[in-house]
Amino acid sequence: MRTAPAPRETVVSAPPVLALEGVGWTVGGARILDDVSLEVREGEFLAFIGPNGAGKTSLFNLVSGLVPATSGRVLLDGEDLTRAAPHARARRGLGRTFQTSSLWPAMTVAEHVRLAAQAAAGGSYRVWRRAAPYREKVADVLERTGLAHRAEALASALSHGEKRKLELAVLLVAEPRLMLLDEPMAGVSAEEVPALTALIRSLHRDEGRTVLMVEHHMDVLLGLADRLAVMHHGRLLALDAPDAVIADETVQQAYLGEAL
Ligand SMILES: Nc1ncnc2c1ncn2[C@@H]1O[C@H](COP(=O)(O)OP(=O)(O)OP(=O)(O)O)[C@@H](O)[C@H]1O
Repeated sequence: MRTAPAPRETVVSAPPVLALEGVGWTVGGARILDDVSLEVREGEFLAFIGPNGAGKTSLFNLVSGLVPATSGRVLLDGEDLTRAAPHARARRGLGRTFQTSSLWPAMTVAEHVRLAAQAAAGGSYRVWRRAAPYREKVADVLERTGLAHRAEALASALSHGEKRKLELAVLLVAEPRLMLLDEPMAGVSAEEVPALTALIRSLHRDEGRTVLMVEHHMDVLLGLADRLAVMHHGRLLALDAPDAVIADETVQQAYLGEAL
C-alpha cells in the first residue's frame, strides 16, 4: 500500500538566538580572539571550557558589548548588533554575570533585587524610590533563586554560594532570554555547588532560558550542557556534544598536563 506523501509545509526556521561570524578581538597588537564562529539555538545550554587565558571571558565581553569586535559580526536573533552598546543588547534579552562579585556589601539581598528591578523597569538606581511597585517582582525572584529566607541579610553576610545566587537574582529581574554566566561556581564551597547547579538547571530547563556558561568544573557541566565549546589561544578548538569533545584528541592535547 502506498502511503500518502507528507503534506509540504513551509518551515520558516527562526534564526539562532546568537550567531558569531568570524569574530576577533585585537588589543595592543595582541590577538586575543581569533576568527570565532558559532551558532546558539533557542533553549540551548552551551558551556565554554579551555585553559586559563584561552579567551573565554573576552568572548563573553565581546558578545555582551563590553569590548568591540575588531573583526567579524555578532548577531542576536538574526540582527547585526556588532556595534551595539551593552544596554542595547540587554534590551534585546541578553544578560550576564561576572567572574568577580558585583555586590554592595552594606546592602541587603532584597535591596539588590529591588534596585535591579527599578533599573530593568527603566527607573533610576535611587535607593529612596518607593519600593511598593517592585515588591511582587522582588519576592518572585527571591523565591525562584532560593533566597527568600535571606531577603533582609546584608550581602556581606552571605556565603559564597548565596552571593552567586544573588548575582543570578539581580540578573533575573530583567528576565533575560540569553544568559551569559562567567564561572558561577567560582569561590563556592563544595557543599554549595549542588544547590547552585540545580538553580542554573532550573533557569535553563524549567524557565527555558538559553544559557552560555564558562566553567572549570567539568562534573558540573556534564549534567547541564548540551554542547561544549573549547577555547584555546583565542580560537574555537572544538564545539560538539560533551562526550565527543572529551574524547577529542586535539582537545586532550590542548589540556596536556591539566585535568579535563
Ligand atoms: N583588556 C585587555 N588588554 C590586553 N590583554 C587582555 C585584556 N583582556 C584580556 N586580555 C588577555 O587576553 C587573554 C585571554 O584572557 P581571558 O580572561 O579572556 O581568558 P579566559 O579564558 O577567560 O581565562 P580564565 O580561565 O583564566 O578566566 C589573556 O592572555 C589576557 O591576559
